[in-house]
This record gives sequence, structure tokens and C-alpha cells, in this order.
Amino acid sequence: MRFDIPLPDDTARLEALAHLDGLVKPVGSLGRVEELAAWLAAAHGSMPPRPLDDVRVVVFAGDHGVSDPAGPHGAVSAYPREVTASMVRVFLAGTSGVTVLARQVGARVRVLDIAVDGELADVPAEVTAHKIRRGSGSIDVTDALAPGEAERALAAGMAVADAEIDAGADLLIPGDMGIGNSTVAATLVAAVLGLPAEDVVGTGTGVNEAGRARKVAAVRAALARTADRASDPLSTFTALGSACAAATAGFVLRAAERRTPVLLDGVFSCAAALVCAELAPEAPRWWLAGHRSTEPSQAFALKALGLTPLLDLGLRLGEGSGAVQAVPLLRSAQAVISEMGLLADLA
Ligand SMILES: O=C(O)c1ccc[n+]([C@@H]2O[C@H](COP(=O)([O-])O)[C@@H](O)[C@H]2O)c1
Ligand SMILES: Cc1cc2nc[nH]c2cc1C
Repeated sequence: MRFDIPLPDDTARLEALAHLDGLVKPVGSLGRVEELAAWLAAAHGSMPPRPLDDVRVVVFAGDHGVSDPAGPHGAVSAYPREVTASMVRVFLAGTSGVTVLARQVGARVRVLDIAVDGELADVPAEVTAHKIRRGSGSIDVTDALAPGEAERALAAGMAVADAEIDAGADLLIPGDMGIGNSTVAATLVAAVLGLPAEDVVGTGTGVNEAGRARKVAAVRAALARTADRASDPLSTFTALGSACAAATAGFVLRAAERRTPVLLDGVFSCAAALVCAELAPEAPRWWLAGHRSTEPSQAFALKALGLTPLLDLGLRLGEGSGAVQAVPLLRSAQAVISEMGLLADLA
């Protein structure tokens, strides 16, 4: 599997940087907003960059076997796995955290059942159209995916990105909903970066110290079970990931292939992105980190991807909720570089 990721336009970036220096302000005084403006110009290959009118969030929902409290390591989440299916209905009703926040910035939210453990008979068919399986395997005891499923999930995420880009998306945001997925995210980051379980595991939805210790044990068991088998991205998703992780990776990879900027969200999308960045080392040039999550593995993933989060608000909701809140910063950057006057015109 090979990905041809184009490079952002360095000429537009340099033109943007020169223009920013000539705006009616002390040189560099808009700090990171200036960096964002130049980043956008490079991504769009145009100076000034276009407005980000059409922002789309896709929430990849699915269960993760490791969340079974009857499993060998006990409960790894503060909430029962049934919440995953229930939350799909909340997204559809328009009352989830990310949906409310997305409305504030005029972004659309689409939810997909990629691997919810059950049949959602009462939801529109398009929600389940990309379903890969009912729940991914419990990575501490078995592979997450059967042969071929990682490829199918990756392809599903790509097809979804294609559809959103073809429909006019200017910016894509991957969201996640899956009880137990912070354990899977931590495992993926530990596997890719060769880190010990103890360093990557956080408290997820809010487990206590005993819960965190159970998560560490589950991550350790998963890493020991697979040893060196998780050597490439598809086998990593198969052994230690989930259908949602592979679909999320496909989504952000295809966006990069199609020159579409992405705002990564919390620990899950960053872990999925990290795994697939091995296949496509230039892909992170098309991604920004929306926010810093409270999960330690997100910090490791971002560092490895070379990304610095835009916001740091102590968020740990997932769903794309942090990235959505960073959208106004990108729009500010686009407005500044497009509309500010010139220092040379000072009377
Ligand atoms: O985005 C994050 O960094 C984040 C951090 C902690 C929890 N979450 C959300 O909470 C769920 C995972 O937490 P847990 O404790 O069930 O593993 C999942 O639905 C995520 O969207 C998300
Ligand atoms: C209610 C709830 C909403 C969520 N959204 C993302 N993860 C979540 C976990 C819970 C428990």
C-alpha cells in the first residue's frame, strides 16, 4: 500500500509570510495566527487563502472489546459500552457536545456506525452504510480485526473523506465515539513509538487510580500478545487497533491526498493518524492539531507528528469537540491575511 501525498505549496507560503510582515502591525505580532495564515496559503496554494466556509465533522462510532468489564483486566472505562450506541442517537438528535459546538461555528456533523456492538435498526441507512463489524476484538486477548477488515475500514474512511470533499468540504475534522477507545489509542501510540504502557495510559472518561492500573495491565497484555507482529500500519490496526481507528486513518490520509486541511481532535484521532503517518510521512503537513487532550498518549502522538495543539482547555470529550472549537482561529488567520491593511500605507 502506497500513498502519494502532495506537498503544500511553498511558494504560496513564502508569499504569505512576506505579506504578513507588511501588514499594519509590528512584525510577527500576531504570533501563531500568522503561522496559521501561512499554513493555509500553502495548503490552498493561493495567497490569500480561501475562506473556510464549509467545515465538516465525521464521527466514527464503534465499540472496542477491551471495554468489556468481564474481560481479564476488568473495567477500563468509567462508563458502560452501551453508551456508544446511545450516543449515536444523540448525535442524530443534534444534542451531542460536538453538535452543539459545531453549530456555533457553522460546521456540519455526520455520524457513522463503523463498529457499534449491535444493530441500530432505527437509524437512517446512511449511518450504518460503512459498518465493518459489531465491536472490535478485545486487544488484550485477541486481534481487534479479522484479516481484510483493516483494509476495508481504511477504504471506508477514504470513501467518506472523498464524499465530503466532493460535496465541498474546505476543512475536515475526524470525531470519535467509543467507550474504551482511550485504551486502544494508548496501545497504538505505545506500539508505534515503543513506549511503556505506564507512560501512555491516562484516565479516559474519568477512571480512578485502580481503573488506570487496569488499563495499564490491558495495554501491557496487548503489547506482549502481539510482540513485533504489529510492524506495519495495517497489521497494527488489525492486532491492536479497531475498525474505527483504521477508518479514521483512511479519512485523514485521503484528505491529505486530496489537499484538504484536517484539524485532528483528541487522543483517538491523533493515535490513528500516527499509525498511518508511517505509510505517508508527508501527510502531517496537511494536518493541524486542534487541541491538547488530557490523555498522555495524545501528547506523544502529537510530538511524533510534529504538531503543536492550537488550544489547551483540558478537554477530554472526543467527538471532534476540541477541533471544532479551534475553527475560529483558522478563520481569524484567513481574515487577517486577506483583509488587513499595509504598514506601507500608514499616513
Ligand atoms: O478526545 C480525547 O482525548 C478523549 C479523552 C478521553 C475520553 N474521550 C472519549 O471518551 C471515550 C473513551 O474514554 P474511555 O474511558 O471509555 O476509554 C470515547 O468515546 C472518547 O471519545 C476522548
Ligand atoms: C456520555 C458520553 C459521551 C461521550 N462522547 C464521547 N465519549 C463519550 C463518553 C460518554 C460517557
